[in-house]
Amino acid sequence: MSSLIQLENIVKSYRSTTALNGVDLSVEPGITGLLGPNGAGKSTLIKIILGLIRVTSGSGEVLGCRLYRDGRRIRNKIGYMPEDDCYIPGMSGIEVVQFAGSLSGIPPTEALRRGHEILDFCGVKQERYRNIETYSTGMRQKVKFAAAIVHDPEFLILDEPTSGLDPEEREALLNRIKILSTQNGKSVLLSTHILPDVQQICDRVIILAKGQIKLNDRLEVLNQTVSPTVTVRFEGDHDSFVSSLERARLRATDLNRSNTLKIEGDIEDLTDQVWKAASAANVAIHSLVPARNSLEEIFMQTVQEASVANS
Ligand SMILES: Nc1ncnc2c1ncn2[C@@H]1O[C@H](COP(=O)(O)OP(=O)(O)OP(=O)(O)O)[C@@H](O)[C@H]1O
Repeated sequence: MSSLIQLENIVKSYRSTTALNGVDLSVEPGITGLLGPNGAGKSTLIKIILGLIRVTSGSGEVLGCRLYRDGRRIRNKIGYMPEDDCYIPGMSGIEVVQFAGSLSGIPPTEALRRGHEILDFCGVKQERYRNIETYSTGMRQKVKFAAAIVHDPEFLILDEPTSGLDPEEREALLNRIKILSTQNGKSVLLSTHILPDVQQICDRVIILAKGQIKLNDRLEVLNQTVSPTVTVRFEGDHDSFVSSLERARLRATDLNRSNTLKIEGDIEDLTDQVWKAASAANVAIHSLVPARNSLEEIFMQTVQEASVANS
């Protein structure tokens, strides 16, 4: 499968801050989630892909164009929905979307026609004629989304598109993204720190933390359930407990916390067996929590590592 975006050893420094530190990245067709805690470098990466800022070092191609040098061509091929609001005060919703179309070179009448079509798709009704400053957050997000797709780009970059939306609006927006991908063949880079958004619609996931790619894989691979696993915090003799677990054919791994074990076993009644092993070893269990799936685990770990590094 040919990559839509290919970046090699990208470094981006802002004076004393290194925002991206040796990023090698390929983005394949489909919907890709870009996950990362605050300050991970997601916005910097997006600006580099769009050709809005220069890299300190490294090279790459975006949709067959050279990074930065072909910035204008790249931006014509990409629909970008920024995280922050960006509209001209005094305009109505339809004017905002028409204006976005005109900026991409679509003649005004055609931009107006497409604007109406896209706002229908986005569920904006008569409110489209109202001044955008009177809109709710959800309505502004819809118009921002419409403005990003009005020129029918082949690739969409959506920065925190569901932020501030209520559950119903969030569901509707995620559905629209999915439709654009499955029925209209668009590829999407969805930047977010909301894990369930990625789990709901993405084909692939990239995790960025502290300016480095920690993971780039297909979601179905990451979601494959491994053996049933629980995390157990206990009080009592560690070695007796581990021996007792081994006698019950359960695998125990020490986590980097005192008296906490990750316990795996290919059996359905894992929890019962752990309680029995604890009782046999005269150990008291403080907590027994089913393990998260691997994506959640990896994401939590990267967030924790990043927050430890920043504290
Ligand atoms: N123009 C700038 N000048 C100086 N430092 C910057 C600039 N832009 C970003 N940074 C720093 O670079 C690092 C990465 O920032 P970036 O905005 O790319 O992260 P992010 O993952 O998008 O975070 P968030 O989710 O909070 O927006 C941060 O430490 C940030 O403070």
